Amino acid sequence: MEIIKIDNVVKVYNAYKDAKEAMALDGININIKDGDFVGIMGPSGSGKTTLLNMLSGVDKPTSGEIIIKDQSINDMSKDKLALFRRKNIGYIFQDFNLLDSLTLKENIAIPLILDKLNPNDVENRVKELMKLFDIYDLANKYPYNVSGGQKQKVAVARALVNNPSVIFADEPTGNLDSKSTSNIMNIISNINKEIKSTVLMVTHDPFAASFCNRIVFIKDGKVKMEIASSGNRKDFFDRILEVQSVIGGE
Ligand SMILES: Nc1ncnc2c1ncn2[C@@H]1O[C@H](COP(=O)(O)OP(=O)(O)OP(=O)(O)O)[C@@H](O)[C@H]1O
Repeated sequence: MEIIKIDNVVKVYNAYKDAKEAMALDGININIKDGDFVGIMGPSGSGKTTLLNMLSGVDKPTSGEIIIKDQSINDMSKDKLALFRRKNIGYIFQDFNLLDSLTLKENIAIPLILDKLNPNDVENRVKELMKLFDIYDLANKYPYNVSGGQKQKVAVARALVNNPSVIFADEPTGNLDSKSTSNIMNIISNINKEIKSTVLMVTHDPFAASFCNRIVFIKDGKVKMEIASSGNRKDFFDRILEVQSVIGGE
């Protein structure tokens, strides 16, 4: 079953001051099956951020439609969209997006507190995730007390705390060293396999991308190519590099 349908999405940014009109997305069609792990790659300026902004409802397409779990998110009111996002989608960002004034435990709990869950249930769910990611010892520390890799584990735990069926990750390893990158990608891959969350990840990094099942390459706002993994990560990594050398990557 398809959980995300990106149907002929066009996004034109209007001319503003010195900037000319820009066709950021030029008729994008991508279907994503429930449980898939899809990477979006493409050169700088190809439209990746614009696409993620459309998918998360931050911005609206000029034309076309985005359907997530059989609901068109373009027509939703602001309040309905906020609730839909909270119930169904987890977000992981390059710069972690943690609140510095809250402890790590509190950062993970935010979505549950917004949902007015009772404090015991909040405590148990947060503890379960912190143990799973081996960060329970850090529960009462603040983001500025821990490493980038640990911050990203907190951000992944926060993205998962509501059991979302879809996870959007925007360059989740962009600020991490290679060891933390491996660590976080293994975690995201396990979430995809074991909890069966559907993951859509924008990345420049061929190593991070090699954990995906499928990569969609975009360029100039259009889908240029798609490749699927045979299951062997090293082979997939080599194919990603090949495609990047043809269509241009970073
Ligand atoms: N707010 C905006 N106003 C006008 N043009 C924009 C705006 N945001 C993006 N663009 C233009 O739309 C195109 C796609 O940009 P986008 O940021 O989606 O690319 P990207 O693939 O995410 O790039 P990068 O990898 O560098 O982050 C580019 O030509 C960009 O200049």
